[in-house]
Amino acid sequence: MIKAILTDIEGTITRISFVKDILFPYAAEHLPDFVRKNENDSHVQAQLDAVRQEIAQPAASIDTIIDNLQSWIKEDLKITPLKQLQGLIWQTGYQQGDFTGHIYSDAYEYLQQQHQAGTALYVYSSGSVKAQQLLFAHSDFGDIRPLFSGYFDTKVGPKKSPSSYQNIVDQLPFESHEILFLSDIIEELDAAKHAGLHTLQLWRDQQVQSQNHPSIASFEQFDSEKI
Ligand SMILES: CSCCC(=O)C(=O)COP(=O)(O)O
Ligand SMILES: [Mg+2]
Repeated sequence: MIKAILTDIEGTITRISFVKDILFPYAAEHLPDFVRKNENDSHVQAQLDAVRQEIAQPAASIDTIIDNLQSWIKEDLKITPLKQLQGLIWQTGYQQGDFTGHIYSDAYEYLQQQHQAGTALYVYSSGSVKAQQLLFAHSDFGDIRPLFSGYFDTKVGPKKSPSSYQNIVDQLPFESHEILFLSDIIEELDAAKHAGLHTLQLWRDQQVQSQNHPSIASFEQFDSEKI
């Protein structure tokens, strides 16, 4: 019996184009100024040092760091210090009302129903926990954070590695076979299944439909019997 749901964000409950066409360009535009203005802030400093470590250049200048971060944004690389910095930059955009967090209406209804039915809801996204909470706090449906019991990002490991899902299960009061993982990406579903979780693919937009996991095009098609 499913007692908890662990959901991806982009492509699953949020439109891919909101992330690619709004969030990523906003971060790319504001990143140089943000990094230069905040390089002495301890949290930002820790991310800049993590970039230096990632590129194996312990003395890399701010300009070199910015160049690397910008090319990681272009390539959509899920590198933890980039994702942490993006979350900090998006905060201003949400607070100024430049955009609201997109949530598919069928996803909102599904999450609400599951929450009301007593299923514990958790999030696992490559976006930082801060970015996840900002999107939910400023969502198209208002502040939906009360629906969720916990948040995980790439600090537990990459989303295509089974060990990341094991790390999450170790932190939850549920067994892996009691958890349903939702994602649009087949490799993420494979990794979660390998760790013993149930899986369900959302194949909206341009995603490839899985042959090895149950799949639905919208939560309106959700059928617990088919999990
Ligand atoms: C949490 S909002 C920003 C989404 C993001 O930065 C990202 O990389 C999306 O990754 P996901 O694991 O949600 O597909
Ligand atoms: Mg996704």
